[in-house]
Amino acid sequence: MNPVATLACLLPKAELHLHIEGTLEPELAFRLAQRHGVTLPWPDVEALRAAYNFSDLQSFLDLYYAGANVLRTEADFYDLTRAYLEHAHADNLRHVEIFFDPQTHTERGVAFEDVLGGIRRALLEAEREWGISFRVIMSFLRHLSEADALATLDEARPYLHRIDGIGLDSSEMGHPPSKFARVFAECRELGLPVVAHAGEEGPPEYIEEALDILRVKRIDHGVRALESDALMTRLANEQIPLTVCPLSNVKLKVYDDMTAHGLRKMLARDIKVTINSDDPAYFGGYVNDNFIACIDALDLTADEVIKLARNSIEASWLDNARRDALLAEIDKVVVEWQSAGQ
Ligand code: HPA
Ligand SMILES: [Zn+2]
Repeated sequence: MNPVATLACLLPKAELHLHIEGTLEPELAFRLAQRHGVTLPWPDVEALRAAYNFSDLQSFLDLYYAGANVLRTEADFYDLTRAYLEHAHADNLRHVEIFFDPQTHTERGVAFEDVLGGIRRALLEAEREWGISFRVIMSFLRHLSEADALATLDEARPYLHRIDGIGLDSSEMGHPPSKFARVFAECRELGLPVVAHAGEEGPPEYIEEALDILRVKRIDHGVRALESDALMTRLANEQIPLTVCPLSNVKLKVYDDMTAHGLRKMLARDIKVTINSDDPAYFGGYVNDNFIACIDALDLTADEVIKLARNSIEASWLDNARRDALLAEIDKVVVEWQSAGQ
């Protein structure tokens, strides 16, 4: 393997942009369908995997919501999250901040308690077993109304001590951040940190709205900032982290191929970018796969890869003590890698 790719795989890292529903591998989807006596609209695993051929965000979301239909019980959410954390552990992730979409499940009659309970049971287990720390981010679906988001926040009130922050995802075009101004204000008043998907398919103005109206401190995706020099300068000056998802961007045709990806240009402008997997079961890989794809296509240097790993820790919501400990672990791995002859 390219020595820079080896380094990327060895480095301790955090993942900050991961939809737990997007970690549903076809094999598990069929196992859960069988568990519940449900028939999926595909004959087998191969046929489902072959359907992962997307033209844009919406074509993916249609499949993603269809797949989520097999997630019904606390045990299903536990199994889903446990399977993701096995990949996280194998990729040397030491901290994860994961989204869940309650509206996708409560609309189908699944209890909020079962969704959050199953996810957290697996996270607590991985923290004990592998030392992976975590945060859980409740995400509102932006294709639904703000009134729906406010109702979801009300439903979440008994569980807010187990929810670490708020996000905004689903179909971006036509659903600007400003649509959710009131519900985000209420979340901020509750003391919850807020993030939002912006500038994945939507224009740079959506990123500005997320910053100025929703007052997010971190942007999910944000790659269309590259179209506005003024916004690029602002993101660098304010050190606003962007949780970039390279394989996702290529799969959803934000870029024609990985060589066209803007990640390296953003690093060169001193923007605090991180590498994440988004929906790894659908987009062809987990965090290390994303690093390797970028290293191969963009010829990232060892220094750039180290910077990306450090950014993932610095952009997280970890307390200072653990943040410093993980940054020190990165330094240690770099020294070992260098003394091994690189
Ligand atoms: O990449 C994404 N964008 C918007 N919504 C989503 N929900 C899951 N993945 C995504
Ligand atoms: Zn996403």
